Amino acid sequence: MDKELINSHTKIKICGMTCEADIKAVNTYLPDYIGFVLFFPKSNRNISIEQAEHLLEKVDKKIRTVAVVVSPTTEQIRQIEKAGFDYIQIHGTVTEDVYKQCKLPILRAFNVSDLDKLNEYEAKDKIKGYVFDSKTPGSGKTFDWSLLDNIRQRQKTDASKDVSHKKNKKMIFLAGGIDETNVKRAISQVAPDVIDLSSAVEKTSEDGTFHGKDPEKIRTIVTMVHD
Ligand SMILES: O=C(O)c1ccccc1N[C@@H]1O[C@H](COP(=O)(O)O)[C@@H](O)[C@H]1O
Repeated sequence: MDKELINSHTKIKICGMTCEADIKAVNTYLPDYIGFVLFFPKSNRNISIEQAEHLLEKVDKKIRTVAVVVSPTTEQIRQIEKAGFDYIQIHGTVTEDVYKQCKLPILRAFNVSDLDKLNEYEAKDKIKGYVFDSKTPGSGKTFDWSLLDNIRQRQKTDASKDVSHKKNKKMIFLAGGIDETNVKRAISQVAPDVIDLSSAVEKTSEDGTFHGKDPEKIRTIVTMVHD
């Protein structure tokens, strides 16, 4: 473990807000970022843009809000900007048109199979961060964090170079199956700027029915990251 890479102010993003009870829980425990899955009906966390607009009005101003989308269209980008999000997190494809039109800071998501595409994004100013996730986003599954060793090391080397490198430094979000049993190891091994999770703070009954977020689980993990 490289001590210099350890970020002593690790932040946390809780993803998959679906209802007012979720917003009440995050307003109480204050993670740094929260995510809303949009335009992706395959996810049981998917909500409409109208629902998101309604929930956004209730979010504590200390929390940054992230619209989470997969291969968005330019029209979806327009609706997301109008709704008043702080960031957009893009999985899947980012077309040239989407990149050009987007005015929000972008968090570019990668799954383990496409890490080689990272170089494409290094010089792109609107990309403010990378989200490293497992193969299926939101599945609660982890991946081999050692795949990120070179990326973290390169960031550190670039940041010590010139002003343009520093300006282009991307935030690192680590996602994929992080929970209270592995979060401390994730922070010491990967030293992400932000720990990003969803599944670990949810209530699911034995028959697999989804019941949204569990406030007590949110409290536990936010405290573990911020302490
Ligand atoms: O949560 C989803 O259903 C989802 C759908 C489409 C794109 C991203 C999605 N979630 C992202 O997955 C991680 C959290 O993963 P985990 O549940 O903790 O394993 C986070 O980045 C979400 O934004």
